[in-house]
Amino acid sequence: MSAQQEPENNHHLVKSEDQDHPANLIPSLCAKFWNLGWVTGTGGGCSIRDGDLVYIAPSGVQKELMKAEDLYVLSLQQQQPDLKNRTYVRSPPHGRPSQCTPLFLAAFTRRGAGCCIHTHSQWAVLVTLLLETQGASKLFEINNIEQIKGFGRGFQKSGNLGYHDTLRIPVIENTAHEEDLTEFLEEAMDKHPDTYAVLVRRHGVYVWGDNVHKAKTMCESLDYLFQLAVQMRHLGIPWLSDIPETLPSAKAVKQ
Ligand SMILES: CSC[C@@H](O)[C@@H](O)C(=O)COP(=O)(O)O
Ligand SMILES: [Zn+2]
Repeated sequence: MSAQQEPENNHHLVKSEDQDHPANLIPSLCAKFWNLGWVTGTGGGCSIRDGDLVYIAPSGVQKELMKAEDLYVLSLQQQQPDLKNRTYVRSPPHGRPSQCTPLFLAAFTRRGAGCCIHTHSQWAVLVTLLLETQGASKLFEINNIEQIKGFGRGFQKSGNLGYHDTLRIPVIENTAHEEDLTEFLEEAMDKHPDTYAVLVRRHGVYVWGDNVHKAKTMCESLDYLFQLAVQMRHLGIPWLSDIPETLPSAKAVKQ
């Protein structure tokens, strides 16, 4: 992967007083995610697309400590169609871009996402381990939990899932190198076109959304559901339940 630099290195792309500018948002979000245990020990991260420009963190750095000037910027238009041999319109003087870059790009180019978050949350990892005990199941499914309503219905669909809907998150196997996950993530996207997340066994989760707000909301909702699912399994409560959509009202039950 090459990280070619423009002569002037386009430093202005990561310099803004606006706290909502992607170059400021990525460091501030990662600092918050670190407190949730999502990006500890340099693992995990976050990328934002603003139109044609994609903002990417450096690889192997403490994500909660990075600054706007540490970020790479890539123009989607300037890439080869296969998105390999990537070139950058802005690079910091040292280091290399995140190994998660091709996975983030899959969310931006295949789903039109505006933000993609990768966490190493222990709850996500535990869910994949629990599924592993069920014949290496490739799908996490849960229903009848209020927080499911935090999820969009799917790609190019409006509205959110309802309380009685089943949330399904595909699981892919981990690979020795992050980049090698890309083809499996893309396969999972093709097989589950409406999903906004893909779990990576014994590794973590990728979550994307149309914008930062939606990606963050779904990532938080998912982490809540993963944590709940682990506790439910501990208590012997199944993740899928058969609650009818029309329960008798409390008044009718009383009579
Ligand atoms: C703790 S190392 C984790 C990495 O191998 C990878 O899984 C990861 O999530 C972060 O990669 P990075 O290249 O530092 O952005
Ligand atoms: Zn990772």
